[in-house]
Amino acid sequence: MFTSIPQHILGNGLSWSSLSLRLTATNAYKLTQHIYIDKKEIHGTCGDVMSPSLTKGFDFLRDPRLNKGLAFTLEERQALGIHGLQPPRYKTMEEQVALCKISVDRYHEDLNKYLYLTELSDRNEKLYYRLLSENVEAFLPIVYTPTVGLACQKFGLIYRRPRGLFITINDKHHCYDVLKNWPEGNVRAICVTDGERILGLGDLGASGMGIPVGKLSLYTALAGIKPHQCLPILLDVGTNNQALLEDPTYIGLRQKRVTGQEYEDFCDEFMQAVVERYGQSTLVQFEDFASNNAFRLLAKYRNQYCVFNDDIQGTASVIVAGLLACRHITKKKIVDNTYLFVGAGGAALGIANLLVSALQAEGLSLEDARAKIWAIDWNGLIVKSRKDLNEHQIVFAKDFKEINKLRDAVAEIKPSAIIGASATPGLFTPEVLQLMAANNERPIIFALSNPTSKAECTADEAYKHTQGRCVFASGSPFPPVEYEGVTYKPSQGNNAYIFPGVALGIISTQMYHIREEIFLIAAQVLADLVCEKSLSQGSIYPPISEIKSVSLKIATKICEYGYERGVASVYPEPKDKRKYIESTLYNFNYASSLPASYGWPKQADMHIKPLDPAEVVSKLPKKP
Ligand SMILES: O=C([O-])CC(=O)C(=O)O
Ligand SMILES: [Mg+2]
Repeated sequence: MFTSIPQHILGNGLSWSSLSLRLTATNAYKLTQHIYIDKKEIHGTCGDVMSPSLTKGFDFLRDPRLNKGLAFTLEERQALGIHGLQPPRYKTMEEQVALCKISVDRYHEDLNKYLYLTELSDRNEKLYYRLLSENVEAFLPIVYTPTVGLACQKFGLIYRRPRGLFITINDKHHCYDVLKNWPEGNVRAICVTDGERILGLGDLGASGMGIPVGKLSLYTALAGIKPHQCLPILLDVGTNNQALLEDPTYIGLRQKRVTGQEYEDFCDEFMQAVVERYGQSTLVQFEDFASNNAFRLLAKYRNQYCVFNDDIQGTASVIVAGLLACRHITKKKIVDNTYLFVGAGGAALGIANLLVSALQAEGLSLEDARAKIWAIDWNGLIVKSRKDLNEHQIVFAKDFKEINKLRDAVAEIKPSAIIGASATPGLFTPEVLQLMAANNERPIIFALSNPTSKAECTADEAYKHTQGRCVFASGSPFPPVEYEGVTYKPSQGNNAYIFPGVALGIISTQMYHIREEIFLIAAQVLADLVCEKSLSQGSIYPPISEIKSVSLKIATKICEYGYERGVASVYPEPKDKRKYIESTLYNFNYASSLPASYGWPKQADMHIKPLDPAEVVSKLPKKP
C-alpha cells in the first residue's frame, strides 16, 4: 500500500506527513482501528482467556497465544478444525518443555539460543514462559543480560518479527494514535527506552528494543504478570551512534538524536498518551535512558505518573539489599562501612541515594550518611573543588584534595566497599583489588557494569587478588570460581531480583505513584531472604532459581505497604494480600481450548494413552 512513498522518506522512517501522501491520517486510523477491533474480537481478552467460538482452524496453530502445538488433544483438534494439520502424535506440556531444553542446548552460540527462544515465543507463548520460568538459571543469561546485549548490537541483522511498539519522533502529536494500534486493551505495565544507554554498550538507538522486550519477558517468567498486560516500547528519537547510522541493517530513524525542548515535549506527550489509552495507574518502567535524561524524567514524572527508573531505583534496591546482606559475612553493619562508588552516573548515584536512606534508617543523620559515601568518575574523585559536577553528584562531593586515579583514591580513602558502575572493564586492576584486600579482612567488591564484557573485573580476578576473602557481586552472571580448593559462587546483583516483584506489587494494588520507600522495602525483603547455604558459598543473594518466590514476597510486602499507607486503589481491600496477588497470576499451564459446552468424548474415552514423558525424553537424541 505504501510502495509509492519516495524512498528518501522511507529511509528516514515513515512520518505522518509522508503517510498522508497516500492516505489521510484519519482514514489511516479508521483502517487501523477497524483491523484491531476485529482482532480484539478474535482474541477476546487474550492471555489466559480466549473466545474459541470466534477463532477457528489454522489460527489456533498460527497464533502464539492460542497455539499448543502437539499438546492439542484429539478432541481439541477435532473441535477446532485442526485435526490433520499437524502430526498425529500428542505430547504433554512437560514433554514439550523437555524437548525445548534439548533443542536450546544443541546450539553452541548464545545468540542462536536467544533466536531459538525468541522464535519459540512467537510460536507458542505459553510454552516459552513455562520453559523460562522453570529454567531461570539456565535461560536468564540468554533472554536477558548478557546475551540480550549482543542481540541489541545485532538487532538489524537478526530482526524477524516485530515485537513491541516503535514510536518515533515523526509520530509527535500522534503518540496516542500509535498506542491505539497496539492490539491489547488491558495493558498494565510498559517498559520504555529511548535506546541511548543500552546496558554499558552505549547508544544503540532503535536496536535497544531488545531491552524492554527482555525486561517484560521477566515480568511474566519471574513474577507471573500476564504477558498481554505488558507492552515494550521504543521511543526512536534518532541515534548519535555513527556506526549505526551508516549500518545498512539498522532499523531505526537515520538521524541524530533530537534533544532539548522537542525531546522533552515528545516524552511528555508519550506519558499523557499512555494515561489516556491505558489509565493513570499504568506502570511505566524507564529503562536505559542516558543518565541526565533518566534523572530529569524521573524527577518530573514521579509524582505525576506511576513510573520508576529501573537503572536508578531497581539497581539501587538490589545493591542495597546486597550491602545489607554483606553483614552476615563481613560482620560489619552497613553504617560501619566506607563506600567508594566507581562511576557517578544514574546507577551509581541511584544506589548512593538509596544507601543514604538505608543508613538513615539505621540511625545516621543525612550528613553522616553522605559522609560515608565517596565517588570517583572519569574526571577524578568527586570533591568540592570540581566545577563540572551536576546537582546529583554535588551532594556527595567531599572537602578533599583532587585525586585522579582509582588506585590512589583507594589507597587514601581506604574504602571497605568499592562499587563499580562505570561500564569500564578492567578498571578494578589487580593492584586496586590487592589494596582492598590489604585494607580489609573481607573487602566488598561489586563489579556491576553490564553486560559481562563491561564488568570492572571478573569474579576470578576478584577472588584471586583478594585471596578468596572478598564479597563479590556482579551485574551479569559469572560462573563459579575455584580458588585454592574452595568453590565460590559469585552473586549476581542484578535488578532482575527487584523490578518484576516491584511491578507485580504496584500493578496489583494500582498505585498511582511509586514512592522511594518501596525500593527500600524491596531491598530489605531481598536481604532477609539470603540463606546460610548461599552465604557459605560467598553469595549474598538467594539463588537465581528462587527469584520467582522472591518476586512474590516483594509484591506481597508492597501490597501490604500500599494499604497501610492508603496509596492502593483496589477496593475492597483484600484480606490476605498474598492470596490476592496469587489469584492475579499467569497460568503457566495450557487451558482447555474446548468450549465449555463441547460434547466430544474425552481423550481417555478414546483409548489414547499419552506416552510417559520421562520415557520419551530418555529416547530423544542427546546433545552432540
Ligand atoms: O539489564 C540489566 O541487566 C541491568 C540493567 O538494567 C542495566 O544494566 O541497564
Ligand atoms: Mg537497564
